[in-house]
Amino acid sequence: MRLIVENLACRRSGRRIFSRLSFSLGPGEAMMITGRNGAGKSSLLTLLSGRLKPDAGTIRAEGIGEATLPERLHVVGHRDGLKSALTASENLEFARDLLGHPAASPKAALEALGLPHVARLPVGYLSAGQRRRVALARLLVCRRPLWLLDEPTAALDLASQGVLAAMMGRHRAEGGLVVAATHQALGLEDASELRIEPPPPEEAVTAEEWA
Ligand SMILES: Nc1ncnc2c1ncn2[C@@H]1O[C@H](COP(=O)(O)OP(=O)(O)OP(=O)(O)O)[C@@H](O)[C@H]1O
Repeated sequence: MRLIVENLACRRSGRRIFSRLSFSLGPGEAMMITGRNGAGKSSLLTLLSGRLKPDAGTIRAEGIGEATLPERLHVVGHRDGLKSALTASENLEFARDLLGHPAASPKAALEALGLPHVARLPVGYLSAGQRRRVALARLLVCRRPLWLLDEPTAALDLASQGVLAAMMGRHRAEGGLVVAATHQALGLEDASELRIEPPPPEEAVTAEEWA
């Protein structure tokens, strides 16, 4: 698939966060979104995921047939979205059945993330890094071409960062796309960088815009 973004603008609570962002990403390509705290990295991922409407501009995908863009992407965000009372395995089975590929194996996904020993533990008992790895394992059972990752290395030790880098490399080798908001290097070879800069000053926000 190809992701095409043109002249995108984002406004939150009446304040312009960024404007005029354009980029295109094709099979096997990766892009890092960088910028200071509050620049709008997570907001851009939320726009791409379809959970926030752009203030201006367009987001579209080519090569996805009848599917919609949200059906072809998977987000790993700050909130891991895991169900604490379910085991790691059950969380992955749930994700696979709801969003993923019937042939995907939760067991293999947990092994890929180095977590076979926690498969039967409720996720509520796991450490922050272990939970993050279960959230990343969901990428493997959902098998969607576009990965949207928000600070994916948060809470990961060095070994797990290496596992994630290898996982992203395999995904790209199979034609997948990766867009990652990050403050640190992720081991994404030949990735492009989109740095979000503060917008130029604008006139005071009007009451209508706040409404
Ligand atoms: N749900 C929301 N409603 C209103 N404003 C929001 C919301 N979420 C974020 N914002 C605002 O949008 C701006 C951009 O936030 P965002 O989280 O996208 O930045 P970021 O670049 O990801 O920051 P960080 O590096 O700290 O994670 C901030 O000023 C923030 O206060």
